[in-house]
Amino acid sequence: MATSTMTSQPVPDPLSAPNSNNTSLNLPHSNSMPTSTSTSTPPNKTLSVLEEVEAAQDRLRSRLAGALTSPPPNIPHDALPSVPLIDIGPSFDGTLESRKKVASQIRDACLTTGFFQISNHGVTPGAMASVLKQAERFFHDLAEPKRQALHIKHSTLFRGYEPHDSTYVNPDDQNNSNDNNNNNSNSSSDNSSSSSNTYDTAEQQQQQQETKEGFNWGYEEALDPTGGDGRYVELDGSKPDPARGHGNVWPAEEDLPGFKAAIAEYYGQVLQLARHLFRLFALSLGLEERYFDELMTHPGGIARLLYYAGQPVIEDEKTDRGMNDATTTTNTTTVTAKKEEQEHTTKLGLGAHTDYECFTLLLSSANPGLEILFPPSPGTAGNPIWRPCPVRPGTLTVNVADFLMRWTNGLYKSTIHRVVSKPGAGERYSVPFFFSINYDGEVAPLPEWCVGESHFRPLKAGEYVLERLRATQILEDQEKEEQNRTK
Ligand SMILES: O=C(O)CCC(=O)C(=O)O
Ligand SMILES: [Fe+2]
Repeated sequence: MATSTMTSQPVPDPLSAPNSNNTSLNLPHSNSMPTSTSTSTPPNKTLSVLEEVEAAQDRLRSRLAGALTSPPPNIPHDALPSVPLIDIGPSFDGTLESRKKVASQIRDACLTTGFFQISNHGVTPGAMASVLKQAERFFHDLAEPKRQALHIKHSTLFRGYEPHDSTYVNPDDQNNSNDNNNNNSNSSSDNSSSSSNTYDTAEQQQQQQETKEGFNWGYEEALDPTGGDGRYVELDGSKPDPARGHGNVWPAEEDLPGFKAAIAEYYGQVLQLARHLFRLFALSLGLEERYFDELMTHPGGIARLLYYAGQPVIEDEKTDRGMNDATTTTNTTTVTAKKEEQEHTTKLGLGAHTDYECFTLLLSSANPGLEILFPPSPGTAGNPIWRPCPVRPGTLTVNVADFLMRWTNGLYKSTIHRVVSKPGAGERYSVPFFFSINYDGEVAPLPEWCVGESHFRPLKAGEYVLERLRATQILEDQEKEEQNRTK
């Protein structure tokens, strides 16, 4: 789930230690498996979860520094980083060899982009179409008071309806984009999104709110096609208890007939896919295929429906885009003014963040908006760069999240991403599913030959995710206070 930025003193970041960046690991290439590794860096296992959370926020901030929002001039498109497409169909054919081949492609993606898309994944087109339809119904057809009755504030576990005014854009992303656009004001007409607003007044500050609206739910044995093992616990290790604000909340059946059934169908399929993928992840790390199995018998799996409102078209935009391409006949002043207007009208749907759990499986509607912050590469003159995530109908997008990055000692990359809505963008719906191992699973370090000597102390998955979610809430409260002060 999305993070915001905490204001805190930097704390030592275990993931910035030399071997976490994959440089000293002598990593294998496709079709080969990990070799042994050693590190001269003493492991830093002393950080509390809270300190780790702060380190993660600092890391986010420093990774945003200097990010480009459009490619440097004269860079061919194929020199820019992109999201690989992996056909995982062969991983279902019953042979270990086929699964290993797919696993090795997953490994390559996790070591580099941290993002990949999968085709032939087995989630049915009907279930995907239907869950996206439910998103549309929830945000458009369910009466506002009925949505408000499901407000996330009534839940101790972040379940229910999240209106657009309940979360805020990461301010580092804003500032960063601003600097960057100045640096690149003459660059190519590929007008990658920009969130280049700075807000000096309370009124402008209002615009920092993310445009997204959400509806969140989590794992229930009734949603698990295996029926679970009867030992599911919540993030804090307790048993689900509606009296304590635990558990899922749903619209009444008569208000949205079929809503819960469609969600359950999609959730069940995607949960089973996540278990399958996690076995492939085990293989990708050179571990025995069933290595993680006992940690996913009652897994944490928060999911949500997201809605990003469309943005109005700016008049004459089409004409100006044409002019932009035909540079010889361009009235530069008009085009620049229009470009700025577009940039200022681009809304951040969801600010720059990394996800918290092991990995995320994302389904989205056809309208683009997701952007990925690719790490520096030769094609980007050594700067990180925001690039749109391709829209490939029928695929699901997978990204490594922070818990898995931590577990793999920084080997697998949890990549920053955000959602933007440009002028003329239609509505976007998406359904992220955040896959975590059992929240009460004690996570011992992975073998040293696999990821090096761990920089992290063992902890429970729920403990980590809960602290990350709470940090977002703390920040939101702080920002609300700040807004009230400036009003
Ligand atoms: O809506 C999207 O495309 C991305 C959502 C996302 O990144 C998140 O919910 O963490
Ligand atoms: Fe995300």
